Amino acid sequence: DPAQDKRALLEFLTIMRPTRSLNWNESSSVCRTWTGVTCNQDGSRIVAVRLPGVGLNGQIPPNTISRLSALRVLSLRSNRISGHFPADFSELKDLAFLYLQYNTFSGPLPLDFSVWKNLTSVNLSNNGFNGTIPDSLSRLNRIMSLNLANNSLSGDIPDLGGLSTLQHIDLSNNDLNGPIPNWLRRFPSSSSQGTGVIPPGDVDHFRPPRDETRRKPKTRFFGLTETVFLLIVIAISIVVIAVLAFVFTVCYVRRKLRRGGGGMVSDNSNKMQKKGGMSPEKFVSRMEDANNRLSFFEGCNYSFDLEDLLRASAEVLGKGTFGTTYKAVLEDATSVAVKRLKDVAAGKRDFEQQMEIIGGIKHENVVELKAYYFSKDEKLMVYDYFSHGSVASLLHGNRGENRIPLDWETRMSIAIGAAKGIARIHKENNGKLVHGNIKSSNIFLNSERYGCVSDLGLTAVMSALAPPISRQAGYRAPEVTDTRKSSQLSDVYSFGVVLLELLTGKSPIHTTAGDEIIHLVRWVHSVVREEWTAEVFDIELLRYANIEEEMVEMLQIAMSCVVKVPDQRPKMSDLVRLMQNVGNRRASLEPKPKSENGGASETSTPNLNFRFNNLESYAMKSNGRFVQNVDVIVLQKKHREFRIDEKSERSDLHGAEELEETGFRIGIHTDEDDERDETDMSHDFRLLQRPICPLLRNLQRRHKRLLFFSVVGSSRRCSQHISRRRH
Ligand SMILES: Nc1ncnc2c1ncn2[C@@H]1O[C@H](COP(=O)(O)OP(=O)(O)OP(=O)(O)O)[C@@H](O)[C@H]1O
Repeated sequence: DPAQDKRALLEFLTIMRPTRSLNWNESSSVCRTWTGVTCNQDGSRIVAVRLPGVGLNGQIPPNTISRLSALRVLSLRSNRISGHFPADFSELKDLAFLYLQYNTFSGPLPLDFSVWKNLTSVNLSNNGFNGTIPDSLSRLNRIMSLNLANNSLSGDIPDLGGLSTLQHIDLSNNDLNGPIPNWLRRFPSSSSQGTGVIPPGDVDHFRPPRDETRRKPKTRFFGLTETVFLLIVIAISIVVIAVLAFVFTVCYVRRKLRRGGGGMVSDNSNKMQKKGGMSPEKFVSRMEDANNRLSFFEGCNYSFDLEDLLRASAEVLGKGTFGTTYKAVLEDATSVAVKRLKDVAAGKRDFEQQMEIIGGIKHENVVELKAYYFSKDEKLMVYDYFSHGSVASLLHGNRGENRIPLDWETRMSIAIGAAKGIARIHKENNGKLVHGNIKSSNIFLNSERYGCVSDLGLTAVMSALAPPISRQAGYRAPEVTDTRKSSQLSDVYSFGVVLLELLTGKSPIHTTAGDEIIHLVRWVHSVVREEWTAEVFDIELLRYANIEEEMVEMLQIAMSCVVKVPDQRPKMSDLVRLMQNVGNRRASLEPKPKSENGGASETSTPNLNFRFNNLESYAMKSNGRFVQNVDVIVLQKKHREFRIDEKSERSDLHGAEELEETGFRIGIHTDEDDERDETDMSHDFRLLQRPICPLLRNLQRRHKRLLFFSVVGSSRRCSQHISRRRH
């Protein structure tokens, strides 16, 4: 912890006595737990303090905040801070974002702004600052936004025309003199829309001074006499008032109509929002009745309030089952994802209870809920924003030339991470919490590029499960479609679909060129059942060497998740173990390849068991079809006797009498009544790896249709002997 910085903040807190209690205390970690405080990466310094609307009172004590010499962001907006602009803020040399608006500061602005070379955004509006606007502002070479509106500043406007970075400026409602300088005319109100540090509107105008009597008008304005000038002003005012009245009436009527329609957001407004982002005015109007605050979770470093959120520029990310998600960019350039829920059935208490459960989950593979909001008309959930997009967009988005394919390593990490996250969720609430909406658009990549799941636990607070929109239908377990009730086992099914998506690169429901609708689970089943060919795997994966076995193992895992009968699906925690074994085995193989006659390592044993057993059960489940479709049978007999037989010797086979005469494939067959335990079987299985490789190679030479994944269960070394073949 940065001890010095911490002490400075504690001193600040003791004197300022905020009315909203902050969880700052000596014993807790400032970087990890203190509300509104952000540290740098190595935790050695505090770089941001954001305390908007926490009820800070009185003057900022000297030598407190100013000791945070690494500070980049300072937001003390919407408090009751009084006194002069703190002179010692000049010590904050790195300051880039300064927000002191909506306080009761008075006195002059600092004379020398040039001490803050990195200053990017300054908002000192809505205070009682007086005196002139300092010329030194013109030396802020990085300034992008300057808001000094609603103060009592007087005198001329300095020449800020040389500030090429300046994008927003608001000097309105001051006692400034003189004509609007030319450089200021390059700020049309439209230029601020949607880019968001300062809300649109009022950017390029001077409003009339608040106190006309304080102003000493000059006798000539733009060369006109005072009377003519006044007449023009009155005429313009009448026109402006008429326009405002018209706009107001239109808005009022539209709002009425919308309310009459019964829905919280009408289709029309949705369309509009989709095109142009969330309409801030509408959003605000729905909040009017609610003076509730955003509820932040313990340890959350954000400290913006509802008002900040409403003022942020917003962009629709997408409309999902439970509502619409926006990207909101706050005044300090922090981006958050805000989910606006629709059709919440739960009352305030139940909703809050569920949010507390969700927000209480802190796990590297679960997207943390940072805050929520509940009012009669509006329910919001706030998350970190993931700039790289979801797994869905990484897999299916940008199929053009610039596409960066998702490599196998990353797909494995996504799968393992997401499984861990879901397993963690399933432990919550006495092991009863259900995610309820697992799909690739709800999985993101965490900082280690592992999967991280979002959007959990909402089914419990929503009105009856919505009819699936087609995107979601492909993930729903069959029993959920029938009963409209999700469970942990239906989560496993949905996760299996995500695995299939990662393996095939195909969406759960997609159309072929001939407009035929393909259901991914059914398609994979049919390919595997009828051909067992490499066609199933994403073509992008074929460029990576030596991953066939892993792909097949993952395919088997995925298929075990999407079986129809819920009870036959594995548990999430088992899936984590199985998939880790797939990855671990590779990790243990890659640095030190095993000798030809060496056995599998300890870590690989359970994995071999799994694959072996899974193949066996697959053969049985499909009524021996797997066995029938092979050319070479690895025959396992009791008491560790093994034979590798070509189809000519099929009389030795148990249960495969119908072996077809065409095609050559390889399979594994075990005696059904073999009751040896798994350890024995894996041991045996290792033995049979040795002779199989050269045999496969020979077979491949002779029979062109030999397919690589028929080598399931053989050792990795076989891939050196057998090249991949596709139909
Ligand atoms: N925290 C986030 N960061 C970045 N993008 C996000 C975030 N949360 C959601 N999104 C994206 O926003 C879009 C809409 O998300 P939303 O969760 O509302 O719908 P969905 O995932 O398509 O469906 P559902 O509501 O069923 O989960 C999706 O593309 C999603 O990937």
